[in-house]
Amino acid sequence: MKTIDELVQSGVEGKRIFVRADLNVPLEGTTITDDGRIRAVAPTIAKLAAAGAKVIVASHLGRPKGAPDPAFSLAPVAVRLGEILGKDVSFATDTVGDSAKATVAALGDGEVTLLENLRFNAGETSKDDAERGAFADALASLADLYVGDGFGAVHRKHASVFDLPARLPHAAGDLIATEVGVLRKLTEDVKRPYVVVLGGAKVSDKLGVIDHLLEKADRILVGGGMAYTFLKAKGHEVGISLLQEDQIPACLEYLARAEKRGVEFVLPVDVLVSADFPDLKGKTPANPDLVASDAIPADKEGLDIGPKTRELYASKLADAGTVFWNGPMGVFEHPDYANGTKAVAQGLLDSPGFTVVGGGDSAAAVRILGFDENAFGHISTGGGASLEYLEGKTLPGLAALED
Ligand SMILES: Nc1ncnc2c1ncn2[C@@H]1O[C@H](COP(=O)(O)OP(=O)(O)OP(=O)(O)O)[C@@H](O)[C@H]1O
Ligand SMILES: O=C(O)[C@H](O)COP(=O)(O)O
Repeated sequence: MKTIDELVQSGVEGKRIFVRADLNVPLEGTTITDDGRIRAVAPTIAKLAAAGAKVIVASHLGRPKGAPDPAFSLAPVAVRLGEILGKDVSFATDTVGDSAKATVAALGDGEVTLLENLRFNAGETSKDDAERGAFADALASLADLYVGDGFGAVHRKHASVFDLPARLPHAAGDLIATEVGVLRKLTEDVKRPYVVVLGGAKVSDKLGVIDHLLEKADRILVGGGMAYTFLKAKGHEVGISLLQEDQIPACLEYLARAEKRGVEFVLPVDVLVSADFPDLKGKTPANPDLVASDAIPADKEGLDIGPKTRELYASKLADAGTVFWNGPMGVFEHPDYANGTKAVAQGLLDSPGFTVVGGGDSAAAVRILGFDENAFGHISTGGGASLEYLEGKTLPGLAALED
C-alpha cells in the first residue's frame, strides 16, 4: 500500500483528495458524546491540507436507510472536525449533488470540506455491483486522488470503501497504517493467556468470529447483547433480550468445540434486567432487577452483567498476557447499566498483558466512563473491522488500497 507520505512527496498541491474516514461517532441528538474517531483521523487530514491539497472528507454515520435522515446528519461532525483541525471545515448538505459539487469547487488549496452522510445514498451500501459502481463514479468525479483512512469501515464492501479506490490513484492514511501495524502483531505473536472479551449489540455481525477465535484464544468472555443467544442455546429463558435465534445451532457448536479444545468459554452468571430499555436522554433511574442468568423473566431483557459476573470476568483477566476486547458489557450509555463495562475496562488495566480495545462504542465507553485512554495498549477505532482483521479475512477496504 502506498502511504500518504509517498502521495505527498509526489506532489498534491491543488489536487482534490477524497479522504474516506470513519466519523461514525456516538451522538445524543446533535451532541457528539465521544470524538475519538474524529481525533484519530484528523492528523491525516491535517497532513494533506498542510501539503496544499483540497481535502474532501466523507464518512457514514449510523445506519440510515439509503435516503436523507436528519437524525444521521454529519453536520455536527463538521463543526467538531473544524475545532480539532483549528480551521474552517465547510459542509456539503449532500454527497454527490449540487451542494457537494459547489462546495468542492469552492475549495482553496489547503482547505477542508466534509460531505453529508454517504449512506443517505442507496448506492453506498448496495449489494448490486452496478448500483454501487454508479455511486462510486459520481464520487470519483469530485476528486483526483483517494486516501482510505476509515479503518472502522474497511470490512464493508461499500462504494466509498471498495469501489471508489479502484477509480482513483490511492493511498492508505496514517490511521489505517497504525491500526494494521498493531493488529498484525496480535495475529503473529500473542503472549498467553490470550483472553478475548466480546459484547455489544451487533450480534449477527460478530457471532461468527467466535468460530475463528476458538482456534486462537485461551479464554473467551461473553457479555453485552452477545450473551443471550448463548444463554438461550444452553436452554435458558432470555425474555426479551437481544437474540439471534438462527445462530443458536452455531452457538451450541461453539460451546462444544470450546470444551473439546480446552478453551474457557465464560458466560454471565448474573444479569441486570428490566421490562424497559433505559431512557438514554434524560437518564431517569432505570431501577433494574438483578437475576441469575438462568432465571431471566419472560417479560424482561438483560441490559448489563451483574456483580458476580463482574468479579468473575475481572478474575479471568487478572493473569492475561494479551487481551482483545470488543463490545460493551451492557447499555453503558445509562449509568445504571455501566458497571459491567467499567469492570471489564478496569480488568484490562489491572491485567499485566498487552490490552487492545476495539470498536466505536467500546472505545467511546472507555473514555466516557473516565478511563485514561493512554493506559491501554491500543484503542482501535474499529470493532467489526478489527475482529475481521484478526480473523484473517480479506477486508475489502484494505484490499482496495493495495497497488
Ligand atoms: N444487553 C444489551 N442489550 C442491548 N444493547 C446492548 C447490550 N449490551 C450492550 N449494548 C449496546 O451495544 C452497543 C455497542 O455495540 P457494538 O457492537 O456497536 O460495539 P462497538 O464497540 O461500537 O463496535 P463496532 O465499532 O463494530 O460498532 C452500545 O450502544 C450498547 O448500549
Ligand atoms: O461502528 C462501526 O463499526 C463502523 O463505523 C461500521 O459501521 P457499520 O457496522 O454500520 O457498517
